[in-house]
Amino acid sequence: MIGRLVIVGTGLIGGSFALALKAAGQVGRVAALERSPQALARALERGIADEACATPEQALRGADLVLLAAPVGQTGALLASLLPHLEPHTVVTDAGSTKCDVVAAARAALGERIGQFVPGHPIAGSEANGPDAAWAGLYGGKKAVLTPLPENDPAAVERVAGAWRACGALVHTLSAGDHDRVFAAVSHLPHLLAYALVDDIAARPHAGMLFQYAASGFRDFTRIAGSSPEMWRDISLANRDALLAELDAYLAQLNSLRAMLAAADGRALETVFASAQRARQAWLDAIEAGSPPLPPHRDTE
Ligand SMILES: NC(=O)c1ccc[n+]([C@@H]2O[C@H](COP(=O)([O-])OP(=O)(O)OC[C@H]3O[C@@H](n4cnc5c(N)ncnc54)[C@H](O)[C@@H]3O)[C@@H](O)[C@H]2O)c1
Ligand SMILES: O=C(O)C(=O)C[C@]1(C(=O)O)C=C[C@@H](O)C=C1
Repeated sequence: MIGRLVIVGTGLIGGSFALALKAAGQVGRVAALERSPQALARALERGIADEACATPEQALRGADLVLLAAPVGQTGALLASLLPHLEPHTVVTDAGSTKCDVVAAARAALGERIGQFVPGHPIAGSEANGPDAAWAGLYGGKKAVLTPLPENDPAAVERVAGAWRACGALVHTLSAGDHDRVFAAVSHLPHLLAYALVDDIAARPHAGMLFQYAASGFRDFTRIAGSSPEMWRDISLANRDALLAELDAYLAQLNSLRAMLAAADGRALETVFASAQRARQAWLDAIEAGSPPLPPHRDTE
């Protein structure tokens, strides 16, 4: 049970966390720190937050748990603004889609108080953003990855893990490095590709005609290009090295497919397509079966 929860950024992710904990009866009072007055007003109207705070000082008084749910590029500045008001018992966590940059920013901002910061990332979301997109069921049956630090007290990690479990999530543990390499491949690269395709089509002289006939295949492939540009700018830059490596691997795959196509090598194309189809089906089956958490481990470096 969390007596006082502070949500910094009451959009899809922060708002859904507050609503899920409220629905589970696991939170007393939710205080909000929000950059946008419109978002703050909607968060109050929707019952995401009980209290709008004008300053970190007001928000942090008596706080048990703080969730940072703003774009990852703001992590350092936000933590620096919280630090002077951070009470000894308060645990701070985040929902950022990248972890190495978040940990580095947290270390720089919090210094010797770093043990109070437990990095996290819910593996659930959508292309919709803002408080109106938030809902209590977002995390049900989904994973929440924690990348705990050597300085974290196990009780602090458990406070964060317990909150995600109360939201219905399955808690996994990864090192920050493993986290960023994995999500570069299966989340950050697909977003870059979707934005690239839509931008490319939109720039063609006959874009209107192309969009007129684009149907469900195009819709499925590009759904995530409807996501927040600010958020994805921050994620792309924060995980730049891993994302560049994934982009290079993908370009090599595209070049290989291009060569097969140029050679009219139908057998080679079908082999790649069949292998991808099998891998996708196995992934869907595993998701439905509920994949178990990996054993916890930390970076060795
Ligand atoms: N959208 C997803 O699918 C998803 C999934 C998992 C994690 N995340 C991560 O969660 C975080 C939030 O994403 P979201 O989808 O909820 O975005 P969102 O746009 O719905 O919400 C972010 C909110 O943060 C507010 N904000 C921005 N800067 C702020 C600041 N300095 N102080 C206070 N409030 C501020 C914005 O006004 C907005 O209301 C991001 O770090 C993102 O990487 C997103
Ligand atoms: O469903 C979507 O729209 C998402 O993009 C969710 C998604 C992803 O699967 O890539 C996006 C970013 C995250 O950090 C976690 C989840």
